[in-house]
Amino acid sequence: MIPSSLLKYTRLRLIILITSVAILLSVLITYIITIILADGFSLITFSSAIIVPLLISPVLTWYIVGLMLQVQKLEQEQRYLASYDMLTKLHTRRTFLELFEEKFDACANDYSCVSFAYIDIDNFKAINSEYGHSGGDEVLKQFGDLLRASIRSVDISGRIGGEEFAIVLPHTSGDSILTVLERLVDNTHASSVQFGSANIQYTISIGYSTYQYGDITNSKQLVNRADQALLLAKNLGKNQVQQYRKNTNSHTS
Ligand SMILES: Nc1nc2c(ncn2[C@@H]2O[C@H](COP(=O)(O)OP(=O)(O)OP(=O)(O)O)[C@@H](O)[C@H]2O)c(=O)[nH]1
Repeated sequence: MIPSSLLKYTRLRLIILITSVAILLSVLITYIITIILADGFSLITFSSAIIVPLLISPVLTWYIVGLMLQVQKLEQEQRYLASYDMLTKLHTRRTFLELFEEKFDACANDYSCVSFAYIDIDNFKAINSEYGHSGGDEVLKQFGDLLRASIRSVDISGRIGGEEFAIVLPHTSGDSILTVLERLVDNTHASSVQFGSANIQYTISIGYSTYQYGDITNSKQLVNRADQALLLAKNLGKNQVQQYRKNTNSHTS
């Protein structure tokens, strides 16, 4: 197999390189054979040692490199499919959580803060019932676009489950995180999704928690706190942001 780093070269370069090597080897092997057989190294033998690889090698190299490029493309597509949700183009749950772990560790190591927010589309079952599954899918897709447009390049976003999303905002806490999340809630409320002749209006609820150095010992605690805050936002009437607070009963109704 040709190493994948070699595929960086153009096909033409590879063909020239491999054909030259094939000709050299062919001449060398033919020469050794003629010595062993005590046969003369005639002009015809020498010519055929050059012509045969010259005819075969370019075609074979072209074909093999083509196959390898196809395999490489398929591998890239598979990696993309495993990392990104096809509907929303956001990270899948698994990739998102892996990236979150990395960010959390980095922030813990440099004594900075990181916020984790759970986002859930409100009354999504009712949206599906009224507009059908494809109407619901259109809402998910357009919310994915809105979410991506609302965060910075250093933030991470993902689709965690059906109508559940999450974002990680490094070095963000206090008023700044609240401003970002409240703006997202307001923009979602103000937006609508065009689906056929219908204009679908929907809202979201957000629960978040911020890690400050020494506050908690692992990333799962931060996720659990955001989850509790989301439950609180749902129980307090949806279409709002709630921050995790100690001793806050998430079952308030
Ligand atoms: N269209 C569509 N629906 C989905 C998808 N994944 C999950 N769902 C639906 O999303 C709905 C989620 O409903 P619930 O978890 O009960 O939540 P809800 O109706 O949003 O209620 P609240 O969370 O309390 O506001 C279920 O009916 C699922 O079938 C998807 O990919 N596309």
